[in-house]
Amino acid sequence: MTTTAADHLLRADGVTVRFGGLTALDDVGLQVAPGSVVGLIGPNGAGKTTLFNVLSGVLRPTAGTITWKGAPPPGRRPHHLARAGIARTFQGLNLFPMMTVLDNVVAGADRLAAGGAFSLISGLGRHHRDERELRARALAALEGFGIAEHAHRLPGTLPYGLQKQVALARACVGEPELLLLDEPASGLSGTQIDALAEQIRGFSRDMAVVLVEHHMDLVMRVCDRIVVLDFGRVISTGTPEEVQADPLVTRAYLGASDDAAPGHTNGAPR
Ligand SMILES: Nc1ncnc2c1ncn2[C@@H]1O[C@H](COP(=O)(O)OP(=O)(O)OP(=O)(O)O)[C@@H](O)[C@H]1O
Repeated sequence: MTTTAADHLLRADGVTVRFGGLTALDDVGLQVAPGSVVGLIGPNGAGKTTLFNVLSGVLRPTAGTITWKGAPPPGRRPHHLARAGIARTFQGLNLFPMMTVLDNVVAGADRLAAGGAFSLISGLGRHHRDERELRARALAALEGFGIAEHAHRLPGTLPYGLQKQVALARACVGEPELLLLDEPASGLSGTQIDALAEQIRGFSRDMAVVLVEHHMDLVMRVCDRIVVLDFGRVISTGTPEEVQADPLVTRAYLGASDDAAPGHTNGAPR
């Protein structure tokens, strides 16, 4: 089957990023189809975070293009991307510590608010109907994640696993078409990772997901396609089975520690 630009929500073509004399990404291409889960893996220093930062608009590539639904992204600031339907989570959670769980999630609903969610939270430019609707949506999102009972607590008073759920609820409440997840399994227990795998597969009913993750078992369970980076280049792309069978991938991980390799729970493909 031939594919067209319209088949992909997000495309990266020829993306190169240089930091001084270091080439962190070299001519990288990637496509994300609607409703698919795409994993970005590779040994330490391979360029995963750099690519994630380019895709999420944090970093402008030295060369190459990103297209969103066949056109240039509508802006590079996070709120431009959020309004276009691209949401992300952060390795460090990035929750607002002095705002309640509910207000944190309302902040994620920005693209649904006429005046912006911050105007609602701050009371500046407040629209009562918007406020009611957004709070109801945020509460529904918290219910969907099973954490509504914590709506009025500060995030820092919750266990880490629940804080991660708040961050996910904040990313999902704006009903994005693409969710970028930065190491969502880090710091979680095995049981929590099992639950996360179910959630990610559930997300893909409504949105595409791009996942940077060291936890190989999770990547292999949830991804439709995997892009493997090594020294800034794409060395393999395919289904989890294809990537695990690719000798280039095995070789790339040979220099990595055992538990960083994809056949291992926390590392490289088998
Ligand atoms: N801001 C920066 N300035 C200079 N070099 C950088 C910068 N960010 C990343 N690098 C370098 O670019 C390369 C790719 O780094 P990146 O963090 O993207 O890799 P990674 O695959 O995410 O690694 P890890 O799995 O260890 O997080 C590395 O050599 C890193 O040292």
